[in-house]
Amino acid sequence: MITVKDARALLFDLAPQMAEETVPLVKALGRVLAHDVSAKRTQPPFAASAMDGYGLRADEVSKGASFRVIGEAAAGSRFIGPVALGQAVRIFTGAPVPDDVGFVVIQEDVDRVGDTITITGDTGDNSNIRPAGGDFAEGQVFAAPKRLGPADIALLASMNIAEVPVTRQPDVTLISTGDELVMPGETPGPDQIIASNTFGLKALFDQAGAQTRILPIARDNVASLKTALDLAKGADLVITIGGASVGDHDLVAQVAADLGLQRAFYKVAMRPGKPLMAGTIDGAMMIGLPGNPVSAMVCGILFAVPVIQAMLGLPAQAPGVRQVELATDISANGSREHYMRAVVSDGLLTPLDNQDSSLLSVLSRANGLLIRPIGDPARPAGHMVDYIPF
Ligand SMILES: Nc1nc2c(c(=O)[nH]1)N[C@H]1C(S)=C(S)[C@@H](COP(=O)(O)OP(=O)(O)OC[C@H]3O[C@@H](n4cnc5c(N)ncnc54)[C@H](O)[C@@H]3O)O[C@H]1N2
Ligand code: MOO
Repeated sequence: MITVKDARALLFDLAPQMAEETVPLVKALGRVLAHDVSAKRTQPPFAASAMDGYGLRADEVSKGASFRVIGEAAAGSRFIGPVALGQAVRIFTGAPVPDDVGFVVIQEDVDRVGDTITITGDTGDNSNIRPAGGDFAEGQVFAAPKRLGPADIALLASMNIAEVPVTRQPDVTLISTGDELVMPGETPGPDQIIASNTFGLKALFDQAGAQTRILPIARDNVASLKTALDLAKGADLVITIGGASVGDHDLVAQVAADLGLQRAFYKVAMRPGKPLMAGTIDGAMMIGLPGNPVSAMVCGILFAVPVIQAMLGLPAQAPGVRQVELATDISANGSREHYMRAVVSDGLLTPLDNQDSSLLSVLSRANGLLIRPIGDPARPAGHMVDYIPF
């Protein structure tokens, strides 16, 4: 058995890098920027008014002073001409500020009669003028890699980058295995259950940026597993679920080996998720997840999601860990790293009572995984521990 850390390092070595493609801005949300891009323009491209009011020469601003309004500057149409002493320009938010204007007095601080204005309020020190390039200058670099969120999309649009270079989304193909499984919505026989892992994992992987396909359930026989692995050809990452342990019907390792699996490792010193396997098959990366639903999801969080992120060009790294105080005493851990389903609330972590790896209701209630290192002694309430939030 290898450690979680070593298993993850081996998985990163197997992970293929996705090629680059170009998508329009409206399709770029959640995609990973493939290479640096630079602003095609300066924003704002001119000094712009931040308020609706009157533009004046800066040294003339004082309460009680009067000015003659000689023209108007609006967003999209500038005022052309000089602004002399004693003159003002009606100006609106977003309008280019004329060269001679150094201050915009907001209209609330002004009385206007005909074409004459008088400053009635305390104008303060803020000139209400946004300098040219105050947001960014032409050529400013937007650095890759980065998963693009709504604010990034707005910034790229403002930089006039209409087409965005992103990494291709990996095709992740999921194969559930087991005679006992039927799809959600079907009517199970008396000895059957619903295949849940495929759906939880698809949600997890799609959220991480993959395009996840669910293949028909493979049955616990060699022919069916071979057919499923055949159907998975062309995927960037093939993930099997179940059939990974030592039972007579656990055939994934044997069938994959028959089909040429180059195995990188089998079995990890962790709980849940011990019978995890990985390698390459037909040029594609393959991960064999254990069938117990919580084991499959925990392995998805700890291994498959970081692999998908690395495939997308993001840094190859473990899920983020935070520190929190234990709410209760916990007993000593054994010889496998334990990822305990836990609830973190008000700065305190409580491990959930039943840690059986079949309990999706417990996983669904949890909002984090408490990490117990190998051989960690008993810990009292108040001790600081590491956990992975989700
Ligand atoms: N003698 C031993 N038995 C077991 C060991 C062991 O070391 N020695 N390891 C246990 C551990 S730990 C795990 S985890 C499981 C993993 O077993 P498999 O990967 O072979 O999974 P299956 O036997 O196919 O299924 C286990 C369990 O999960 C259910 N399952 C499977 N696929 C799905 C799915 N897609 N959706 C929902 N539920 C699924 C399946 O019905 C079983 O109940 O082995 C232990 N045994
Ligand atoms: O380690 Mo298994 O993955 O506990 O249930």
